[in-house]
Amino acid sequence: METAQKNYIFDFDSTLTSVEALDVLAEITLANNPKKEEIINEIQEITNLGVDGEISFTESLEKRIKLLNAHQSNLEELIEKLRQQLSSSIESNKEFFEKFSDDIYVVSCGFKEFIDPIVKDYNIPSNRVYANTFLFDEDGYIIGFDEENPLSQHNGKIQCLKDMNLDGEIQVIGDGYSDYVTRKAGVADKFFAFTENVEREKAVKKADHVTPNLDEFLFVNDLPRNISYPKNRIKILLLENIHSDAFDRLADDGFSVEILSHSLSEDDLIEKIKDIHVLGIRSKTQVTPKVIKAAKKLLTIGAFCIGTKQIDLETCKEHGIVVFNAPYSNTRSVVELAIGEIIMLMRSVFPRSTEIHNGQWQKTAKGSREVRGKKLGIVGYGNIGKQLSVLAEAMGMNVYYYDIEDRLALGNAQKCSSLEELLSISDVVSLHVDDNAANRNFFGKAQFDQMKDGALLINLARGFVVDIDALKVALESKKVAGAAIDVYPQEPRANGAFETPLQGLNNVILTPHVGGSTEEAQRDIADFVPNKIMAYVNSGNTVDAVNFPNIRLPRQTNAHRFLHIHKNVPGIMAKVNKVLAKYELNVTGQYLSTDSKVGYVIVDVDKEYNKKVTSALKKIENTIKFRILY
Ligand SMILES: NC(=O)c1ccc[n+]([C@@H]2O[C@H](COP(=O)([O-])OP(=O)(O)OC[C@H]3O[C@@H](n4cnc5c(N)ncnc54)[C@H](O)[C@@H]3O)[C@@H](O)[C@H]2O)c1
Ligand SMILES: O=C(O)[C@H](O)COP(=O)(O)O
Repeated sequence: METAQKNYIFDFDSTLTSVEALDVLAEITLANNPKKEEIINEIQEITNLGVDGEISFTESLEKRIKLLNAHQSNLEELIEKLRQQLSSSIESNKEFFEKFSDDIYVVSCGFKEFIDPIVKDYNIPSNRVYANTFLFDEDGYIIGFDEENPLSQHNGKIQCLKDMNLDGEIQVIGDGYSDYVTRKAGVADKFFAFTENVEREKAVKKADHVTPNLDEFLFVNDLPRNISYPKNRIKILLLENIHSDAFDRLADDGFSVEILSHSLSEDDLIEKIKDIHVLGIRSKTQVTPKVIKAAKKLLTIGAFCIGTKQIDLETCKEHGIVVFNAPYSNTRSVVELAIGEIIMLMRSVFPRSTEIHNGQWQKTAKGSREVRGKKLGIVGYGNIGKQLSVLAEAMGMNVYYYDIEDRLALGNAQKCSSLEELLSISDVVSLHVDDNAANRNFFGKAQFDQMKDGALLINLARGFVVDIDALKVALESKKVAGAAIDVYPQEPRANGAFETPLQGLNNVILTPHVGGSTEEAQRDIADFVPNKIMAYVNSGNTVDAVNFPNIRLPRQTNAHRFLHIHKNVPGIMAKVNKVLAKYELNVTGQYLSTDSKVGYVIVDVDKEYNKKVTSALKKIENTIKFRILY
């Protein structure tokens, strides 16, 4: 008959701790040895061979102890160091070790001398620690180990578990093949390959379940745990060549991250997004209502750029999907490109360069002008427009700007009361309006006609803002003497062939939407946006969300946090509170923020609560999304 009793057998090295204890001991004993690195590498190699079962474990142990040349007095320092290097998901789940102390054992091929004091802090007494013991010489040097102990032998864990003769199911959690063999030999019922610190292919291949941390193990066994849903189950998809720092940051926090260099079509995204919890994109990927409808698990979208109009923000909001962007990370990059292009266009540098590429020497001052004293007209005096204003003025340009909103003039910049006014006086017009749909074809024939003869145009904003055919006509007629275009009405999803009517025109700089593509900007974005994503997924914070009520929440310990997103209809909060009262929850904090469409309420409750409350909260009419944290 099946019994409910379960025994949890933990490996020590690289499982309870993030390191191999004998490697740490080597760091201590070899601190002043000139051959330290060499010996440590040798020890690590021998450890791996032993753990993977490539050499007999006894042999691996003997060799390592000899190389270590350790003394009893080194053990105290070792224990202190190991205490600092416990696996983080072990440290964060002390509650499990407290509540299930009677069912937890440590079976390790390490040594009781350092394992006992460490695991004692986790409620595991010495009599439930099965491990080797050192042999010391009379001067206190470690010279060997108790060879009678089965754990000093090849596949010793099998014999050890047999000798333990435990009742009930036996689950082994460890990183090595030497843990798996207990399952193979039939003395353990399940083997969980623990990969938080090291992923050993042989163990992973054979595992009943791969557990990237203890949270996952506790989740599949429905045991008490620090977080309700293991992070490794949260899938993040990063598209469009987002900087690899973003991948590292999110993966280091425990999420499962996939990164693709290109954008996806609507159909491909619909297929892919079904299992995705977090989507990261740049300016190309269109997140349409159809995509959002298919995104049943999607919690948040990170736009790793400034623009967010490629995302249907309202539909996201209606589905409880929070959107973040990086509003300033690439501002400076765009401005520097604009400055460079203003100078290049004024000096006709590109035609001169092309001539030489074509084998022609055409030295001339004709059509080559300084920027000093020229009038720069900035259309859209937002973050980029203002920054450009400051730098252009520093180069001696006279700056004019036009914005549909009231904007404070920086330096000596002068406000124009209409676009016509700005166009009629500017030697260079630089467009920095936002990606609002109302700005579609904002700049066409009428605007080119209003420009000064021979003026220059720069568009680093959005492709749909300028009527490209009208620009072509203006350039061909020399009404406009040159242009720098970085953005196009239609841009390809991936690098490759590209065509625009502007190709081949004189004094026209064409760049492939690289205004924000500097290493500095991309690195900064890869820091900024993941922080926002993690703050939302891990704690519920929506500070700086572009489509959602903003809430900054205090960090919560020893409590559960409910996140309830609902339609903002009369009486809904009363219903939420009625449910909380019905299940007699001890509410330790409640935070609410709303806009005209949605309400976002966060409720912190005591660790102990009636689990039925969660389904009752989900069932409240007009609930959009419900999530539990911790
Ligand atoms: N080429 C690139 O790689 C790149 C990089 C970053 C940003 N951008 C684009 O640059 C543009 C500006 O970015 P930002 O961060 O300065 O945005 P922002 O929102 O800070 O500023 C935009 C300004 O334009 C004004 N505006 C909007 N419509 C206008 C109109 N019709 N006439 C006059 N003013 C108008 C707004 O009031 C606002 O002040 C955006 O379109 C953004 O998508 C492009
Ligand atoms: O919106 C932006 O920040 C720019 O258009 C840059 O977009 P990108 O990240 O796709 O280059």
